[in-house]
Amino acid sequence: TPPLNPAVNHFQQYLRINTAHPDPDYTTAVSFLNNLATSIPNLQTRTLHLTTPNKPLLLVTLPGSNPSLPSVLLNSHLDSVPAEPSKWSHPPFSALKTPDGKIYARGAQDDKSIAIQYLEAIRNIFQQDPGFTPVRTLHICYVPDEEIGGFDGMDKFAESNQFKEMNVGFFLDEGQASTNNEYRVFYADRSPWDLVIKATGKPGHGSRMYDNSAMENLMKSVEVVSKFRENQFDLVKAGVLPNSEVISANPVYLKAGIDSGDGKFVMNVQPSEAEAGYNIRLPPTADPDLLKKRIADEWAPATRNMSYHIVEKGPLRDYKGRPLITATNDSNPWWTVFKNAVEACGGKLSKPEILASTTDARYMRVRGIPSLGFSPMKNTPILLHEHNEFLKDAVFLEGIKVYESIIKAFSSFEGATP
Ligand code: MET
Ligand SMILES: [Zn+2]
Ligand SMILES: [Zn+2]
Repeated sequence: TPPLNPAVNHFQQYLRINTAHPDPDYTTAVSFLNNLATSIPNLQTRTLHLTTPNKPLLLVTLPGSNPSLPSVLLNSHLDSVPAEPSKWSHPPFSALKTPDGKIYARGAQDDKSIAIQYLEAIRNIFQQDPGFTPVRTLHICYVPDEEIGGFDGMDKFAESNQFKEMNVGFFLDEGQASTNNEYRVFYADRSPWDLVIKATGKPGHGSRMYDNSAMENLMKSVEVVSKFRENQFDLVKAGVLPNSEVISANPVYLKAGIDSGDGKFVMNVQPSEAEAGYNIRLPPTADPDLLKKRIADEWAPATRNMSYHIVEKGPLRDYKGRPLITATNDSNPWWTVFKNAVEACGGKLSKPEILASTTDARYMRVRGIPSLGFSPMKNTPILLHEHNEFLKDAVFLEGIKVYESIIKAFSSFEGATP
């Protein structure tokens, strides 16, 4: 058997801590990361409790010699989406490594890899150059609840005095794997809305034909939404727009029928209520008012006894009403530092993209803090939220080298920032 690589071993140990919803073990995760961080010279740590005791947030700090410069904050969320063990080829919290180096675990890509890579990169920087002196302060935060909206996590943290005192000038968050040899980088997210559409109508005998039953009205809606979805998807299929620049409206649940008490449904009554749930994602350029009007007029018209409820999960515009976008050109000095750092270690970046999903970066962009999404995983299938999520050890280790370059560059960067 090959010798254990300590960094890979730390990654596997972290993956074995089950922080999947609905019952994430944040306490064990934070204590593990805290121990790992304090094993590295020059790092200071603090644990914050911004809500309940079982939702800690870990802050790691690499102090710079010039504390008057705005700091850089790297983020990794502690939580994961649930896994269905019976559908996996290896148990999702085993972090089993196959002979070709694939490490299987929920969170391997999203986003426990970067959590460990940040720390191992700092460890390597000081091992290679014990005299390395950061000028600009760099922080890492490990936050709870990203996967359920970040309300008790990054949203709360961003409002805290501790955060204000950190004077964050630039934020680096998770990105996504790329299937080719280039790293992907994201300058905006799509914003999530949870949409519930409800229909009510007269109940009736299962044999009767009549208009405006709840089921009929809901099914008409489902068809209309499906048509909208198809039109958006056609733009993607025709290559007009990338997936992340259209509005997606995906059905996530259907609820109707009368429970007959034995886990089955009453079959000879047409129900008086029916409902459908949709996960909507809006690109930063979309007009939210236009979509709301479409929902009210076409998807859930009151004239057909329909109602709807939208939960907007986080901000869509900043305080000046501008979309939450970070500049990826020379006007943004942070972008230049980032790009040069990735290229300095031999990495190639593909054209900056909007992320199809959503991250905690929106809570920074809404405060005007430039933010990029980046997870150095290339030549890797995109498996976040899927069965059999894995990351190859060699890809993980190469990512550490990329962060060494990024962290050195940001902590040495003394230039002016807007
Ligand atoms: C509900 S906020 C978004 C959480 C998660 N990162 C997603 O994109 O689905
Ligand atoms: Zn994530
Ligand atoms: Zn996720």
